[in-house]
Amino acid sequence: MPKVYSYQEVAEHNGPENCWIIIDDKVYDVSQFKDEHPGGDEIIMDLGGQDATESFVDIGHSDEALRLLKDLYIGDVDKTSQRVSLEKASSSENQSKGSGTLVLILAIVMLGVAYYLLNE
Ligand code: HEM
Repeated sequence: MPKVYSYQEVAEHNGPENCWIIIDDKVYDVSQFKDEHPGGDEIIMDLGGQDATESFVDIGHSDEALRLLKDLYIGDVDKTSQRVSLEKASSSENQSKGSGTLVLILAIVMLGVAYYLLNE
C-alpha cells in the first residue's frame, strides 16, 4: 500500500531541503533531484508543495523524465483532503506594489498639470 498524504502535508514541504511536488495525484520528493534537474532547480522550487501536473505536462517531458519520476515517488495524494493554495511572496506581488507607486506618481503629476492649466 502506498503512503497517502493530504494536500496540507504536501504543502508543508515547500522548502529547499524538503521539497515535494504532486504530478498526476502522486507525490514526489524532489529535494535532491531539483539540483540535477535539466530545467533548473528554481522552476521546481517555485512549485514546491504544490500540484505541478500542468507545468510538467506542458513542457512535454521525455520518457527519460518519466523514468526518473519513478525513483522520486513517495506516495499518493489524498484527493478527498482539502486543497490548499500556497501564497508565497511572489515577484508578481512586488510588481503590483511597484505599479501602485507608479499610479500614485502619475496621479500627482496629473494634479500638477491640472493645477497649472487652471491657473493659466
Ligand atoms: C520531478 C519532476 C521532474 C522531472 C523528473 C523532470 C525531468 C526533466 C528532464 C529529464 C529534463 C530534460 C528533458 C527531458 O528529458 O524531457 C527536463 C527538462 C525541463 N524541465 Fe523538468 N522535470 C520535472 C519537473 C519539472 C517541472 C515541475 C517543471 C516546471 C515547469 C519542469 C520544467 C522543465 C523545463 C523548462 C525543462 C527544459 C530544459 C531545457 O531544455 O532547457 N520540470 N526535466
